[in-house]
Amino acid sequence: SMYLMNDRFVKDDEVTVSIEDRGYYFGDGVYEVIRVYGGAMFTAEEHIGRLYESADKIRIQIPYGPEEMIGKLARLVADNGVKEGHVYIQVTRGAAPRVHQFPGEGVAPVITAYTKTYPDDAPAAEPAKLKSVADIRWLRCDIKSLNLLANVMAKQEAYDEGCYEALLHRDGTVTEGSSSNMFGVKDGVIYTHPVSNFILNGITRRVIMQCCEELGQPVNEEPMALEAVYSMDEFFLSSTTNGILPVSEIDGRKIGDGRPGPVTERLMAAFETKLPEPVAT
Ligand SMILES: Cc1ncc(COP(=O)(O)O)c(CN[C@@H]2CONC2=O)c1O
Repeated sequence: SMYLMNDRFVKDDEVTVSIEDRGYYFGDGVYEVIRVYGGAMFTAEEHIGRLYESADKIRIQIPYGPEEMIGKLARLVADNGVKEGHVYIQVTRGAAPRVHQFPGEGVAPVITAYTKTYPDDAPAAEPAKLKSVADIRWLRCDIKSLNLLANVMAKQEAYDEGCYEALLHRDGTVTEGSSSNMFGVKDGVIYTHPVSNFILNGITRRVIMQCCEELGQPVNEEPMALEAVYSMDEFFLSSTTNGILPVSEIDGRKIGDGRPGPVTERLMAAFETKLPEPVAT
């Protein structure tokens, strides 16, 4: 496969990252994951727009523009022949001797990207089990940064209990998952945390909100109390890699009858209509 290294496409054996890369020892960088359906990137503009927003928020200047970035990723997808998969891209503040303050002007950000192709026979995702976990992250969860240790620890806490994702809650209200946004449905109304510094403004979440608008599906962008999730009629999560994933159980307690509910299914069908046309090869 090919990899993107700054503005060059390199083979597997040429891809190297400096031991002094600030992404390596500080997590000092930002990233995006862009899904590929039928060889076409999905919502690439939104993802790359957010990448530049995240970079701006931590004062990293990416050395070329969003259009050029998207063009390079499209080429990577084509060169690697990706049909169903995703592109991972990250930008760090660059390689320099380890000091906390920013490196001097002469140090350029380091951009790396690679693609992943999903196995053909990947089984359809099972409805997910969640485990509630305290959200102990910092107060800038709107920045899609490489600082994912709290997310990693939360995800592992869920896995330790045989669950797929952590349901994060802060001060008694549900924020999001360790790598997903969270939605509850009660009496036909969808509840989800409002866009704020406490959650990532997910791209899939934005597509869902667009679908709800078109369907006339009521949405209350207000945080759910943790206690309230157990009596939701339906629950689902959203992320680039999973799209919309129904939730069957939270903390061992079944949600509804454990199967995807009518609002969730209607939304999954609407989401499908937004996917890109396959790229002819
Ligand atoms: C903390 C967090 N919240 C929400 C989301 C959902 O956002 P998107 O709809 O934009 O994907 C992600 C996605 N995390 C990426 C997406 O897939 N894998 C990841 O690590 C995330 O890491």
